[in-house]
Amino acid sequence: MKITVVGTGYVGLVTGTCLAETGNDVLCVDIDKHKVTRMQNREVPIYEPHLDILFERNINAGRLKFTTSLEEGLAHGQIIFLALPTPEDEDGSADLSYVVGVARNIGKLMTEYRVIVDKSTVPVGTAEKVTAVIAEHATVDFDVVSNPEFLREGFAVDDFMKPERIVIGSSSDRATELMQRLYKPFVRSGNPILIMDEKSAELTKYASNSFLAAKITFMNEIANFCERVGADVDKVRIGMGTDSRIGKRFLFPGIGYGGSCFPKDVKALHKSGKDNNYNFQILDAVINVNDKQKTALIPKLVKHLGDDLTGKTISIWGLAFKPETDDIREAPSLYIIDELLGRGAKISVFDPEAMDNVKAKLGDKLEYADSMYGAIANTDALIICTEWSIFRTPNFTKLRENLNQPIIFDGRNLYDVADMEKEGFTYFSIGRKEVL
Ligand SMILES: NC(=O)c1ccc[n+]([C@@H]2O[C@H](COP(=O)([O-])OP(=O)(O)OC[C@H]3O[C@@H](n4cnc5c(N)ncnc54)[C@H](O)[C@@H]3O)[C@@H](O)[C@H]2O)c1
Ligand SMILES: O=c1ccn([C@@H]2O[C@H](COP(=O)(O)OP(=O)(O)O[C@H]3O[C@H](CO)[C@@H](O)[C@H](O)[C@H]3O)[C@@H](O)[C@H]2O)c(=O)[nH]1
Repeated sequence: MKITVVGTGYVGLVTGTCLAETGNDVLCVDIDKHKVTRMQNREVPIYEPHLDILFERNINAGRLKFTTSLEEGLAHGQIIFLALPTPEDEDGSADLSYVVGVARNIGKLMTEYRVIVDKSTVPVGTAEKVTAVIAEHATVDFDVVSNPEFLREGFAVDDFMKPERIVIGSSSDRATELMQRLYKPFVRSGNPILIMDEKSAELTKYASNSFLAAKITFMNEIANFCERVGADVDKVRIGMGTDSRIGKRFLFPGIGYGGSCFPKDVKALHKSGKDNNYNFQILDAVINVNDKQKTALIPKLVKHLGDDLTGKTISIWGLAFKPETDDIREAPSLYIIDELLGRGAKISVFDPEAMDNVKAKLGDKLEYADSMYGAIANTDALIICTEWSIFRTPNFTKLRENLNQPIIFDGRNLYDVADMEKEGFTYFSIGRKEVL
């Protein structure tokens, strides 16, 4: 099939590349000229494991092309995916200006039947809105479908190629049939394609993300309470997770959820509730608890090193909002950095993939080390913000030798408390005993 994907970020580029992988002829459109030139020169503009191999293979096969022209995109694909940003607006709602803006141009440029697919995460009622905007100018038939994306950064290719479910919200038989044909190769394992109305599809996405954010937040509160009463959250987590009704996944406490999705999506659902006279009390709590959790290590650090950190250097391992990505959107590390700079500390950082993105944002406010051990040299304490695999089994002797004092604040509970006691570290983590 001929497919167009508008927006080539984490979702659009993965969608376009994976659809090309199953034999479709894909044209990707992006407004960012520099990005399009890089992709035309066979450069993957983001870090996403395994994407490079598929990207290269499909460009070579002539199935994956790039342009800045929406007009060209509309002439090409029978199905037009919108994988555009829906960032948080000032009032917490999802900013639909990118989606609506492109929809308006689609209405003007469309010359034959097209299926317009909302792949972006958009509030309930957006398919209706997009339909109305396109209809203002359209002179030909079209359908708007809601097809939310559930991929995770770091696992995006795998999640797209083998999705646990595909949700299609559509009231048009013609569009539904085309979408089912397109996705058939991706559900050979028997995972379902769920067909529903547009509004239910739109809400399924927000409900899923908000539920997962609430699950994490619940565990973070249990962890905070563990610290008060002397329980160990790791033991509680395992005890809870073995109940199949609860499940083992997404129960890891830490310094809060971040990223380009959970923070904005929870807020957008909350705002959607407000707009419809519904007060999502549970989401209120999730937002507030998570905001605090991002800097949960700071009171521990201040208690140990003092409130004024002038003359002290703190090292940080991990800047990305989670491992296996270079994405720093809403990363807890940035909130911690802000607190430390505010208290006068110098900061030395290391992340395997996210250093360039942080450099672009914070410039010379930080020192950027070229290795994990380089980052800790002559620093007064180490903070761990992201659980990259390389941080999981460090050389503790090297750690002790490099740090001015052997102090670690671990925001991701990477090490056993007993091991840290044996290794002679002062060790603070989340929801577990302090080692002093
Ligand atoms: N990142 C994820 O893991 C993920 C997963 C599921 C759903 N989503 C949702 O998917 C959507 C896209 O997210 P993302 O992370 O891929 O965003 P992103 O910011 O990485 O990429 C968006 C792309 O759209 C391009 N763009 C902006 N305006 C444009 C226009 N007028 N015409 C063409 N291109 C334009 C930008 O240049 C950029 O390349 C959001 O709604 C997000 O909530 C994201
Ligand atoms: O037990 C856990 C699991 C995750 N997190 C944090 O939660 C955030 C989100 O993690 P994850 O869900 O793995 O990453 P995303 O790539 O943001 O993916 C989420 O957001 C996407 C965008 O909507 C959805 O498509 C995915 O299904 C959804 O998992 C990160 O900060 C993690 O550190 C925890 O603190 N504890």
